[in-house]
Amino acid sequence: MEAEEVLDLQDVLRRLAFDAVCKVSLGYDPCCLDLSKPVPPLVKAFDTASEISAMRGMAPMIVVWKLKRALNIGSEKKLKEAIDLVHGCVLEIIRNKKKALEEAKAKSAAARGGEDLLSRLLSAGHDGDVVRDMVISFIMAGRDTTSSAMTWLFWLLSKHENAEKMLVKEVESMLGNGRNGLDFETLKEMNFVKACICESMRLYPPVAWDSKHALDDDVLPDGTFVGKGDRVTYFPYGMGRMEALWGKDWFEFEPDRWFQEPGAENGLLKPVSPFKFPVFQAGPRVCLGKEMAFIQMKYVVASILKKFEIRPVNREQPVFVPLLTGHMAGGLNVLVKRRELK
Ligand code: HEM
Repeated sequence: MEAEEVLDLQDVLRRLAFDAVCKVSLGYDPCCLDLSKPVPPLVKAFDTASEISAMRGMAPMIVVWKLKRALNIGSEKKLKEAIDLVHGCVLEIIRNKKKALEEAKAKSAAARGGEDLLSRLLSAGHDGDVVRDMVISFIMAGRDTTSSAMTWLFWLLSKHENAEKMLVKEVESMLGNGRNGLDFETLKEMNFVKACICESMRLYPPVAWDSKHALDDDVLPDGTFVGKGDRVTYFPYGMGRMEALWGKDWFEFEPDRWFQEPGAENGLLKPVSPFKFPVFQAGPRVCLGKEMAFIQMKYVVASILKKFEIRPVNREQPVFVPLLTGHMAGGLNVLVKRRELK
């Protein structure tokens, strides 16, 4: 990319995250990043299904969508069609994968399947709808979350040039240390990049709110009674903006707050309880992809910023839309310019 170019960074990051999560879970690359190809029907169906499901969660009257579902009309008809398409595409991929695994086994009894989740599930003897549903939930969980976090981070860094300079400095100093590029060990040590990602997710959590229904009567640790069937919601977006949890400067983008000794070079990160910062949930149902998400986000953010300057075209505060996954209304149009090397 030689000249300055405008692109919707949110869209590019979403395409990248979808390709990455499909590669990890199915061992299949839908090539969404390749703009010369049409968007695969599987991707469109995932979008439709998540949008309509999110609307269900926000509907003031559950009875309306239940009635539409019973009559198979309107949005519920569209949802059913989208789910059928996702199921069909994923089952086709599973069939092909099984065939490939059997062929590899026939050639050599010692042959191992691929490294993707699907190969591992099939090799471990799982099958049928269970495998289909496991890989679909993995894709749903991993697709728009990382792209949402990174979109808001790029926006915040454009407003906090000092933080961006420090982030680029960390990446350059790590790479200048005779390291083997952005490998796993190097990425693990990028504490300032991680602090920026956490700080961005504190203000704009990809999962802004989440609910559970009680299977039985229960009592919360603070003594609040929860009846069978009650819906309990936790709200990371609100918690990330509470003065009682983050102090008087909660509204500031301040990566330093994640360090044990703010301002120290190559400092250590502070352990922060997931019950204070529940962007990945907390307790037994904590996000299974958390570590993978951090590695992926560090890699993408470091790779982009070491080469390019990203400047939003519009400097007005974007609107946060808290659907199933929070995103930026209208996308993030940015100018991309090659970074001057020092
Ligand atoms: C910034 C990125 C991410 C955030 C903020 C995030 C957040 C969350 C949250 C809040 C939950 C709990 C949902 C619930 O309780 O209903 C969850 C669950 C889950 N996440 Fe993530 N996630 C991220 C990335 C990923 C990635 C990249 C993957 C995998 C590729 C992934 C896989 C999962 C899975 C499998 C679960 C279900 C765990 C269970 O139900 O036991 N996540 N995630």
